[in-house]
Amino acid sequence: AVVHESASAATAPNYTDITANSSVNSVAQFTRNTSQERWNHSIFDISWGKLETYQMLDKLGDGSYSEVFLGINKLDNESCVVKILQPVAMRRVKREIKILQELSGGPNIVSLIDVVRDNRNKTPSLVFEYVNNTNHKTLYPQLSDFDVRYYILNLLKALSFSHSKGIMHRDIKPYNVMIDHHNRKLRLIDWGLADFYDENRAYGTGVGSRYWRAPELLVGYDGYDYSADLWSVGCMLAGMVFQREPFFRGKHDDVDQLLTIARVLGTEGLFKYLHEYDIELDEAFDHVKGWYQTERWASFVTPQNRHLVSEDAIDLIGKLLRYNHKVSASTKQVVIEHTIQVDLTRKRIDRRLRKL
Ligand SMILES: Brc1nc2nc[nH]c2c(Br)c1Br
Repeated sequence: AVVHESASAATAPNYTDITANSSVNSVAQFTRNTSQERWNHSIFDISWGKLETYQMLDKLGDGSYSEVFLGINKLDNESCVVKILQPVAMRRVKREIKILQELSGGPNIVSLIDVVRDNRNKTPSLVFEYVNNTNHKTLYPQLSDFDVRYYILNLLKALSFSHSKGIMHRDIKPYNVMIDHHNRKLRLIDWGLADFYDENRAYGTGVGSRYWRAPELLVGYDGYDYSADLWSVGCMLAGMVFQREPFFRGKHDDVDQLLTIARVLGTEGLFKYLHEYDIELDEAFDHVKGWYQTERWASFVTPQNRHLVSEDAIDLIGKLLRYNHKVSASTKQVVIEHTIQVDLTRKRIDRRLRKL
């Protein structure tokens, strides 16, 4: 790999080499790389592509530690997405690349095409397949009952694969689920907060995005596992079925987010859960002593969302949105059950279409 690194550094006609254009510089660059790279052991096994292969076009969005652009590969004119990471993200980018490589080829996992580096500022960029995504605020109101089942099933397939590889995504939300509705293609993106699950490890609970964060994260329980992802899927499914996005919209902090959840799931279940896991709510939660009953899911049905509500949608929501993450079904179990529902629905639709 060292030879490879020096070879690419010496031969890659990037901006630094062209302007410097001196052997001393490329040797210095090699030396700097080796000493710097020795520290990032895993960067050794990356064969860096060339940033100038890609032409940046529109900016698509801002990630946690990155800017994301629509790009064109100049060699084959293929569209792509270039995620330029901030230098601070160096440590995390190794983990993100390792996870993307580990999940490469999995169902509905976004494909990492290339890893390039701007030799001027050492900032790495990740190049992904392009997905012609429609913003969820526009798309979700257009989805039929079957579409919602189909896309949730495909999201669960991506998660089931990731969990089977021992990887938690930890930031499931509509912004990280790219959907090309015309081609009925879904891709789970932004594995920047993902991590490998280890039952003996405690994890940071400040991960994810508030509206989709599981109760265990909100109360600071650091022994969480894959089921934190399933809570987030539950929030997405409830948001899509009841046409209320986000479904749990806390106002300003984790306490308020937990209150918003308790208004639906009830406080009885919350205090039972906290007691069971001996989780002490810090003093900030003291005013949570209000009392909320458990709402019936049917109470969220409106004339606008009635066409999306069904027994099995509510059944699946009930399975995913539970305080007690330890009793929530495993991802694989949920996928199997949900697959059956989707297939049955497809058969019902086919039968109806044949009668027309
Ligand atoms: Br990866 C990836 N990140 C994105 N951020 C905004 N749009 C994005 C798309 Br499309 C992809 Br693909």
